Amino acid sequence: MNTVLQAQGLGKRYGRRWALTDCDLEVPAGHVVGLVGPNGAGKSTLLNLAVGMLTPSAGSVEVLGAAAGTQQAKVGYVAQDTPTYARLSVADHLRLGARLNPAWDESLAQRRLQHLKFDPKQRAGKLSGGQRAQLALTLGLAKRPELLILDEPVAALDPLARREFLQDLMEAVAEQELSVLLSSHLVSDVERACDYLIVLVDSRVQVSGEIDTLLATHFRLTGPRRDPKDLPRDQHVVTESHTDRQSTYLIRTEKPILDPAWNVTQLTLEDLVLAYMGRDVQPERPVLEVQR
Ligand SMILES: Nc1ncnc2c1ncn2[C@@H]1O[C@H](COP(=O)(O)OP(=O)(O)OP(=O)(O)O)[C@@H](O)[C@H]1O
Repeated sequence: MNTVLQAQGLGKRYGRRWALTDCDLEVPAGHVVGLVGPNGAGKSTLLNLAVGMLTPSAGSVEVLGAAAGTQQAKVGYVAQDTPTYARLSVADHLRLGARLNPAWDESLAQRRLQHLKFDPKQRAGKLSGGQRAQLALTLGLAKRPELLILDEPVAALDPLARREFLQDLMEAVAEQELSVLLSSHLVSDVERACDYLIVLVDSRVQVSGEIDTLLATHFRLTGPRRDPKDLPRDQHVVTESHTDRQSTYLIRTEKPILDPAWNVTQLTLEDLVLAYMGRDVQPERPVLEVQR
């Protein structure tokens, strides 16, 4: 299995505060990975560590099998503020991209910007926020990287542009050997474009794995009140709530649920993400990782 991102005990500290803690990940190639979590969870910190713009305070991170930051030609990165050069024109940006990137795909860049009706002479400083994001994303795609890392790539785009961009990404992954790691606040974007999920809350990875596998192994159980210690050992409780007579558990298990007392329902991706985002963070819990 080729791994695009491998982190072991990865951590980053600013002063006394840990922005990322004990991060263990092994993300296989060929996926569109959605990194979700609330504001301040540590998403940008993880992405910046992956591109080598930050150095770890603990642990290690490898990207495409080598130390982070050492394979810049193979890794595309579009930061959260979609950096462009205000005084350079759109065409200048493409020229710069062509000069700096050995695998530059000029026709992809031209096609995309024509479709978006960009004026090549327009200075980047005169573009709207959404247009600047589109320009930065086009540069990222035309670089033809093996791994494209995008920090909230669609935040500035209108809903239609968002949908089209995510569609473009999925097509690029299907057509070329591209893996994508993108952060987003929106589960709907992740649902549309991603097939692999990482949920990060309070600087810790709460769950990661292929979305199909995660959905096939998480369930909501509703039934007569029951203490968590009375659940089978293979049923890991993610969240629980109780009334006097009834218990509701959100559990992860790889085994069939045989107890007829439970009403068992499957989760949507949103249920799953919100469960991990909403639960009390318990550092002593093992990180749940579902692997292929
Ligand atoms: N340069 C810095 N100096 C000090 N603290 C920082 C720095 N950068 C980030 N942090 C802190 O680290 C934590 C994680 O920040 P990070 O930007 O990684 O979160 P995020 O999940 O990307 O948030 P958002 O969704 O709001 O972009 C936050 O508490 C933030 O205040």
